[in-house]
Amino acid sequence: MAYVLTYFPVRGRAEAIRLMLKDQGKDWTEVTVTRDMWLEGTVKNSCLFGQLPKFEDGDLTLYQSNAIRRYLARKLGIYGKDDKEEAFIDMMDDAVQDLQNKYIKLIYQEYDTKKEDYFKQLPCDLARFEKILTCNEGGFLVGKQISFADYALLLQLLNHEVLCPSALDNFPSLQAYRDRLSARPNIKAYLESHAFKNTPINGNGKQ
Ligand SMILES: N[C@@H](CCC(=O)N[C@@H](CS(=O)(=O)O)C(=O)NCC(=O)O)C(=O)O
Repeated sequence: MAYVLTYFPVRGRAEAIRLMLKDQGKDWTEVTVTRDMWLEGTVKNSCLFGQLPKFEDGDLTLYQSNAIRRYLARKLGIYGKDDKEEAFIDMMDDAVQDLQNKYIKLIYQEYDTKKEDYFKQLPCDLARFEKILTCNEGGFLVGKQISFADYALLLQLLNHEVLCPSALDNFPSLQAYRDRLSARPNIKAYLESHAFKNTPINGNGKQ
């Protein structure tokens, strides 16, 4: 196993990959691309879609963070126990990506103009995950085992609590979910690590 993750020195779209690997006890080599390296153009031009993250597993090279996460989920056995759970996990992950994309738009395009509007809408979005987690006694988004979608949701919860510290105040199931996943030994160690604590959430310094 020679995993290599190439990305910028931020959480961004790569953090759900890092968290999954850490929780699953897998190591990887992190190749960090600085802003100057990126603007020089050689690395960007070498990327299939001109963007990062890039993930390598031996002679396999993947781009697209969601494809990378699904590839690893299949390899690590965290993609549900059958076709039905797999489909539900895909559905949940797509919903988490919807939330992440709204967050990214706010951070990079609307931080100074639409933050209040975002805060008004956020409880509506979080309430949907609150209901899902309240109804699923397994303790995860789907079934009784963690899946790649759970790492993505946990990160969204953590990132949104930085943006809006009271974000989860009215959502006990989300708070319990956040605490339960964050207490998993490998995740706990990672969240307390220098690497996690000192990596900016986003590339523009806003959070
Ligand atoms: N759909 C892609 C989007 C990747 C993407 O937008 N990457 C950004 C960085 S980030 O949004 O993930 O932080 C990038 O490479 N930006 C540099 C560029 O587009 O030149 C994915 O999920 O991997």
